[in-house]
Amino acid sequence: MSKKPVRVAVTGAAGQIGYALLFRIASGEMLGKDQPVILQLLEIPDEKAQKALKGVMMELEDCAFPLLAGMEAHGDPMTGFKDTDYALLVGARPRGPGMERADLLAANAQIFTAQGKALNAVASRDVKVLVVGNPANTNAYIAMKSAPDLKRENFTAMLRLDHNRAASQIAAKTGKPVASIRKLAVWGNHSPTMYADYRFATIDGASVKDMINDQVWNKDVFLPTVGKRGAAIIEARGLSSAASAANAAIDHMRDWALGTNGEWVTMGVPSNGEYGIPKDVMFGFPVTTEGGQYKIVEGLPIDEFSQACIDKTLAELTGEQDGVKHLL
Ligand SMILES: NC(=O)c1ccc[n+]([C@@H]2O[C@H](COP(=O)([O-])OP(=O)(O)OC[C@H]3O[C@@H](n4cnc5c(N)ncnc54)[C@H](O)[C@@H]3O)[C@@H](O)[C@H]2O)c1
Ligand SMILES: O=C(O)C[C@H](O)C(=O)O
Repeated sequence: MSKKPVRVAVTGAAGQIGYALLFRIASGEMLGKDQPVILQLLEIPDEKAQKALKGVMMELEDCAFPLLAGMEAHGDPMTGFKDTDYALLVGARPRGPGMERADLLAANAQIFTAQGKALNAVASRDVKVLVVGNPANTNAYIAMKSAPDLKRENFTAMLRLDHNRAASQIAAKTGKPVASIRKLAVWGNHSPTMYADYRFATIDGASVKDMINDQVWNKDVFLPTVGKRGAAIIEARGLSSAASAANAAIDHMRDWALGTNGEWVTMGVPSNGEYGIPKDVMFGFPVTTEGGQYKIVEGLPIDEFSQACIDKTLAELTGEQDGVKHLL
């Protein structure tokens, strides 16, 4: 018997990540080739954005995806998130000319407060939320804090792009297939301060750290390459990453919904105090997932270098969080 359709809300649906994301969700790459979906697409209530969204919907229609059981266009999160089971919050306010970081945080605080409140009011009580729009961790924190009736663990931020970037750099360095890498972790904020950590990683059972055996490469090449990859793509393309970001969003949601069979992936999730990260800070952690739940991998040893990296990204995140507290 065919499955009951689930509702998937996507904000910023007419943007460039939206364009790389929606067709893959509708084709079953995110929730499985047997799972029908109803897309609830949200854009700003602006004539041009809504018109562009209509165009994307025409293209979705023209794909005749067997799993696409319905789609709706919305300009208001209170209708756009109604009964939604999955919410991918992609739309965000980009940094404009002369805009300081505090202005950017404040503009996004408004968006993610409203969206968190709407999720709280109308979404499924088990809605799984992924925030992609930057600053992703802090936006996810704001949405979580604005939705007190929903489970805090159902709000997550996207660190998967950093994780995938780190995996590809390690594959290139070791000459091994990317699919053979296990137990990689990215700690902290989706920003250049994130700490991609291959100390526990293995390839065919062998230690990646021993294989590479080069702390100078780790510190001076690997970490800056992964941390500054977003900026390098903007510099090369004139636009921020879109297809790889959409791909990471698919990976994040798929693994959360369908499980990782014991493999580690990275998700930005609210801390419960693990590794000394204060409660509620939306932090990148290694996790495993099963039955629609994630579990932070605990008990990993943190050496001096790693602790300094974690402290740095945590300081940035708590600074962002403190900067929006008065708005919540
Ligand atoms: N976490 C990550 O790894 C990662 C990676 C790449 C990009 N991003 C971020 O993702 C976001 C989207 O990137 P993009 O390239 O698609 O941008 P884009 O400008 O092409 O599209 C964003 C869309 O969001 C819409 N939007 C803005 N505010 C909205 C709101 N309140 N409700 C609904 N829609 C809204 C805009 O109208 C626009 O169509 C940016 O913030 C970008 O920095 C995050
Ligand atoms: O949009 C950006 O600033 C960069 C993006 O978050 C990325 O990591 O590619």
